[in-house]
Amino acid sequence: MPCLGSKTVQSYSDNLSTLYRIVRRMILESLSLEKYIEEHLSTTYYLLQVMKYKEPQTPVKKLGVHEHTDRNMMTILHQNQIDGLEIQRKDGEWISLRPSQESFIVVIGDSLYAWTNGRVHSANHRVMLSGSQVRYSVGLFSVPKAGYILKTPDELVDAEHPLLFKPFDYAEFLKFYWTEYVKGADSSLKAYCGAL
Ligand SMILES: O=C(O)CCC(=O)C(=O)O
Ligand SMILES: [Fe+2]
Repeated sequence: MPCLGSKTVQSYSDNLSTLYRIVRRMILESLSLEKYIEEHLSTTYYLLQVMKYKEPQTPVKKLGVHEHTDRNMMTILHQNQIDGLEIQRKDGEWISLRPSQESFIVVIGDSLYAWTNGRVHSANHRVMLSGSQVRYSVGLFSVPKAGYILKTPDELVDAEHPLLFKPFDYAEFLKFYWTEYVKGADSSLKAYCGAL
C-alpha cells in the first residue's frame, strides 16, 4: 500500500468515526433508545485497520478471510474496487457484495447484537478472492472501552424478547475469546455470557 501519512490516516479515521456516530444514532433512535447515545459514544474507542489481500492469480474463488461475525460493536468497511466481501443471509445463502467506489459497508458486531437483545443482526461474513489484482480494504472497528459494562436496556426485554446475554465487559470477553480460541473451544459471546 502506498504510504498514507499519519495526517491522512487521522483525518480519514475522524471522518469515519463521524459516520459511525451517525449510524449509531440512527440505530438507537429507531429503537427509541436516544437516552443511551451519549453513554455509548463516550465508552467507545476506534481502531483503524488496513487489510491487504494478495492477488490469488486464480479464476476459482479462494478464501481470504474465514467466515466470522465481528465481535466488536460495529465495523465500517471500505475497499478498493476489488470485490471479495460476502455476507451470509439468515437463510444461509452467501451474497457477494458489489459496492460502488463511494460505498461504505456497515457490519454489526456481536456486542451490538447482544446490547440490542438481538434487534440488530450480526451477520456472518467472509472474504473470497479471485483474479490478478491486489485487494485492499480499510475497516474502522468501534470497540467498547475496558471496564464499561454492556447491559441490555430493560426496554428491550419482555416476554416476547427474553434476555439473550448477561451484562459483560468487552475486554474481559476478549480475554475469554482468545483463551478458548487457542484451545479450539467455543469462544462465542453466547458461550461467555449467553443468558438462555
Ligand atoms: O476485507 C474485508 O472486506 C472484510 C474484513 C473483515 O471482515 C474483518 O476484518 O473483520
Ligand atoms: Fe469482519
